[in-house]
Amino acid sequence: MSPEPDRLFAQPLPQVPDFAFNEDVVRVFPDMIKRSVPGYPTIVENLGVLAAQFAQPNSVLYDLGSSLGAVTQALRRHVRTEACRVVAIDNSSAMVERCREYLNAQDSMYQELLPVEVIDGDILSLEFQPASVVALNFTLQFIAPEQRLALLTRIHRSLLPGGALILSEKLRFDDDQEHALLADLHVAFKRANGYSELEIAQKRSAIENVMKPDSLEQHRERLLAAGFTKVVPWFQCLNFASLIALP
Ligand SMILES: Nc1ncnc2c1ncn2[C@@H]1O[C@H](C[S@+](CC[C@H]([NH3+])C(=O)[O-])CC(=O)[O-])[C@@H](O)[C@H]1O
Ligand SMILES: O=C(O)C(=O)Cc1ccccc1
Repeated sequence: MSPEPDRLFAQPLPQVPDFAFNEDVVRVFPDMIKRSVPGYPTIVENLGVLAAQFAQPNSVLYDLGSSLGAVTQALRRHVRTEACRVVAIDNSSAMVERCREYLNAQDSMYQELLPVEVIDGDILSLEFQPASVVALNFTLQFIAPEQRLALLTRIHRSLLPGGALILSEKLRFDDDQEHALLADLHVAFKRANGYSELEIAQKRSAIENVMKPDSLEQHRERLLAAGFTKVVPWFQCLNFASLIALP
């Protein structure tokens, strides 16, 4: 189960299919996300540090759109609170299967880790339990825009006082110049990580129909509309950011 380098878009494709979290993506995912998302390792590790400040006994810590469980692993490295558990959920069966293998490997290396349940399912139909931490790490951008407010409203209802939602997303910018500058710098980041112009172009066309980023202002307004009282950006690297939203 050792991860492979991402060469999924290296050869010219007659027609670039819409991006899907299938077995091909699972095989290269750790390499792909690290080389594509500026700040990803910093966000994941510090998400664990942040979560440790909000975690409460007898509550759930959710990792929504968990992919291979990088956030779940960080939660288990950092959170020392008694009687809480992690629920990771993803609707890609290929991701879930590999995620369970990685978490079993973590279990066999460390003692006294938080218990974790990995659900193969849709976060839009999840029955939330009382939660102290909810992580949406680069997942909301893949949810249909018209479903996003309802999901955040349900998350808000599940959060205990003193808990937090941590939301990481790719951003778009209303100012055309700001948008173009940060988009160009993101391309430079990918180039510096060894992606060719062809890989960058084909990946862009694969994700354009399935991943719809919002602006920081849209996120803030929607989070307030969902019932959150405070929205605090804690990290930004180029056009990728992470926010803390308080219930
Ligand atoms: N409706 C849905 N229900 C459940 N899962 C979903 C849904 N829609 C998309 N997903 C899942 O959300 C994940 C998004 S990746 C998250 C990275 C991870 N958080 C990480 O920190 O490594 C982000 C990226 O690849 O840029 C995929 O695994 C999808 O299957
Ligand atoms: O690659 C990109 O341009 C992205 O915006 C991030 C990304 C990372 C992994 C899967 C899909 C999108």
